[in-house]
Amino acid sequence: MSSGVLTLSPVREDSPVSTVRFDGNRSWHCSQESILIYLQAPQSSVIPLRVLESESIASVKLRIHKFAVKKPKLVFGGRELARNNSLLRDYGVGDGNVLHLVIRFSDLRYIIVRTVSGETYNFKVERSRNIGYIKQQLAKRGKDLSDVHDHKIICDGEELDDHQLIDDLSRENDAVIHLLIRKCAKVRTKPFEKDFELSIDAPLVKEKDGVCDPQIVAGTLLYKDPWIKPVIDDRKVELSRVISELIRSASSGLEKGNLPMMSSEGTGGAYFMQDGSGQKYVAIFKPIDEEPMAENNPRGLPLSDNGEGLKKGTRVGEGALREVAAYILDHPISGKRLDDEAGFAGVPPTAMVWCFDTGFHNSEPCDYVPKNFKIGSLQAFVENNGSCEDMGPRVFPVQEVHKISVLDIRLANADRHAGNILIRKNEEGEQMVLVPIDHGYCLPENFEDCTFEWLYWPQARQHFDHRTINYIKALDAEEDIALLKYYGWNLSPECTRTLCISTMLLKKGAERGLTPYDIGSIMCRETIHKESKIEEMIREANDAALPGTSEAVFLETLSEIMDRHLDRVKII
Ligand SMILES: Nc1ncnc2c1ncn2[C@@H]1O[C@H](COP(=O)(O)OP(=O)(O)OP(=O)(O)O)[C@@H](O)[C@H]1O
Repeated sequence: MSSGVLTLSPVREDSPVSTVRFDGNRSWHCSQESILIYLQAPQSSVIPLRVLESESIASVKLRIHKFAVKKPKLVFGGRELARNNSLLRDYGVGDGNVLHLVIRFSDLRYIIVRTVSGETYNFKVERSRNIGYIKQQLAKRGKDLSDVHDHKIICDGEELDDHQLIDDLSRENDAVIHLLIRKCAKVRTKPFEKDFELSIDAPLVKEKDGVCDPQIVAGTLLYKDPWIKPVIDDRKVELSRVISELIRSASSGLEKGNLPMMSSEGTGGAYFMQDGSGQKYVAIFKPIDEEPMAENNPRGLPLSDNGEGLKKGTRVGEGALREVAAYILDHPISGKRLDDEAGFAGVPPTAMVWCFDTGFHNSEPCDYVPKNFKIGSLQAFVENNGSCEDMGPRVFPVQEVHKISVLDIRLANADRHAGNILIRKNEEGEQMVLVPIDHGYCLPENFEDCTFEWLYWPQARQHFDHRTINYIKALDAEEDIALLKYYGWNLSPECTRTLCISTMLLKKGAERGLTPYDIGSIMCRETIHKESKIEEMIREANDAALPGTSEAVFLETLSEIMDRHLDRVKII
């Protein structure tokens, strides 16, 4: 076998078209399939990148990683390129296509440029950019700054070279750069979020007009009504204590002027909400109009052209409903939830709320959200030590992995990657607890995009214990549908079918002693274009059904097909 080495080298710093060399004893025969794609990041210039159509998504992400972008996410044609083993051509990416690059805001640095004449220029810039790039941006924005050669940028009294990277400056917290344009001017860079403090000179609180009539008193925004209110259609629905307390504490944070902080991670707008003391995060708020491909998405994703979300069978604007549904359906081990009781999988308490708009992302007026308000999911903040992305899976307790597998199978989750499982210690600080978050893509209309990261973890090949098997036995899809209806979500026929089928599969699989891996493998596609076993079974049941067949008969037919299939699955 040849031992070829693939080498990438950026051609130009600001236009990183990569050339590909193959240093081996085989001639490189793929040059004809090399294509040029364009990466579009929010508030950034387009980055051309030469790739192979046969290149894996993982390999493309690795190249992007070289431009100092950590954990990049790619979106093409309204779909997230989530399967790392799939190829660019599997997703239909061809020459000249534009891919949207979703980068973490912490890969961006805030640069605040002040001139001596008092003008201020704000930039969000990738770490990989250099001072020369800042100058170019200034030249575009400032009418007296058109000749970049006149600019001198000085940091801590030292003039910076045009090639100096922002990333290098960021290592020093609170670095101050002086920008000289004939006369001195100041640039203050303050890196963003966790590792850096953000300095904003503009007033934080915008005065609103209209129904809310807030008053600003000594820097605090006062408001007559609660700042956050539950969205409840039906007055009969009583809020549990845990949800009431969640809403109350996040609301009191806003009332005290502790503004929401946008998360650096994720594809949608997700905001950390503080309590009244301003010392603690208590909730995460995700507004529906900031979901991926919605009007006000802050990550630069384009609008969905057919209303479908980033994952097949989901809808833009329904992510918050799905988040809430995952909490409602995460029944405790005892069955019915009694107030504060945690669910079997431990989905953090989540509710649909109205939130007074205190500086969320609003670029477009949005007809389904009233002026001055945002609607979205409010989820309890979980103190954590990172996510499952940060460590190897072997250390995760088996039961913790199994509880998440049960939730994901039931809800046909289309977005279970390791970053969506937080890790924390139990109260005694002894045991590792996994906390599932981010359920905006559960209960899709079909099974096409189901992906479960835990499928590749060793715990998934172990059998469920008795406690879990008894929990699964007690599940009832009909009751779940009724429960969601009670809380205001009338599932569509397609999503109802998904819930019935996945619950049926979980129950039948567990009854036969199948492992989470066995059952999960039936639900997930091996490759993007190859139907999963469950999709094949559904197709067979559809083919067998006569026109006008009722849903009940369809499910009976599917049940028989499933029995036949599962009886053939080898029990290890
Ligand atoms: N309940 C929670 N407690 C603590 N942190 C949370 C919680 N929910 C979300 N986060 C954090 O907020 C950030 C953004 O959340 P999340 O990943 O759910 O957003 P998203 O836009 O829906 O993401 P994705 O792109 O994975 O679909 C992440 O860093 C996540 O760890």
